[in-house]
Amino acid sequence: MNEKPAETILEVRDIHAFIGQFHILEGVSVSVPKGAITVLLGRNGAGKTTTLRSIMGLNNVTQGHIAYMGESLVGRSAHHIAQKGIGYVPEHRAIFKELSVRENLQIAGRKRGDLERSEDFIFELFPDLKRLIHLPGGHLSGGQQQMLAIARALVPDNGLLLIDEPSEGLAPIIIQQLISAIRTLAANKTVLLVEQNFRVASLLADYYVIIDDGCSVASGSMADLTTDSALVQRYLGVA
Ligand SMILES: Nc1ncnc2c1ncn2[C@@H]1O[C@H](COP(=O)(O)OP(=O)(O)OP(=O)(O)O)[C@@H](O)[C@H]1O
Repeated sequence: MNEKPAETILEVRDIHAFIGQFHILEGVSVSVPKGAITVLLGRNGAGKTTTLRSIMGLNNVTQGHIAYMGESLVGRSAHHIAQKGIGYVPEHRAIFKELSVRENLQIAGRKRGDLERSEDFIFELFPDLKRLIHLPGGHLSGGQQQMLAIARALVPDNGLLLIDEPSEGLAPIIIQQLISAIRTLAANKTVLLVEQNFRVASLLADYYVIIDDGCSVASGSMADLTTDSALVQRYLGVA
């Protein structure tokens, strides 16, 4: 029996991007299948964060093509791209430390009533946030702040979440909770993430793309990558 291939929700084709005078991305292609988790892998400084920022319109793309549900995003503002239903969780979480958990969630809404529509799902996913709803964001632990950062991207009705390094700096038990929350939310959303920790990536992702020195060099199913130790060793330097 032939299985129908998943629809591609985001197509990044051969993009180039500069930061100042530096040519950082020199040909990155990423196909993101709808309803799955895709991870960008690669060494420090390879260009993973720059790829997410370029998709989000936060970096200028000078060449190549990005399409979300068939619509071109190149040259569009970050605001326009967010309106299309793409949520971005940046590496350093960027939560408002003086605002309460509820206020952090409220200002993430795009339309009136967004939080009311999404809060049951969010609090089921992250019960801690419900308990801490009145606490300032700055009083949360690192893991709770990461949960709040992801929760904010779930307030509007986003179809695609871009999540940069969700496990960075967190204790193993918290990482376990995050993995399970991201897998649960991926039942309704498509996820593209950057993850340095190969073990976490292999537990989370369905598909991978390796970026090396500003170029995408390999891609496929995560299950295949975990058995290809030569490829893993060559580009990621882990056994
Ligand atoms: N503001 C900047 N000015 C100059 N170079 C930058 C700037 N931001 C990033 N770079 C360079 O761009 C390259 C790609 O960085 P990027 O953050 O995309 O890498 P990464 O793969 O996400 O790695 P990491 O895990 O270390 O964040 C690196 O060489 C980095 O030094």
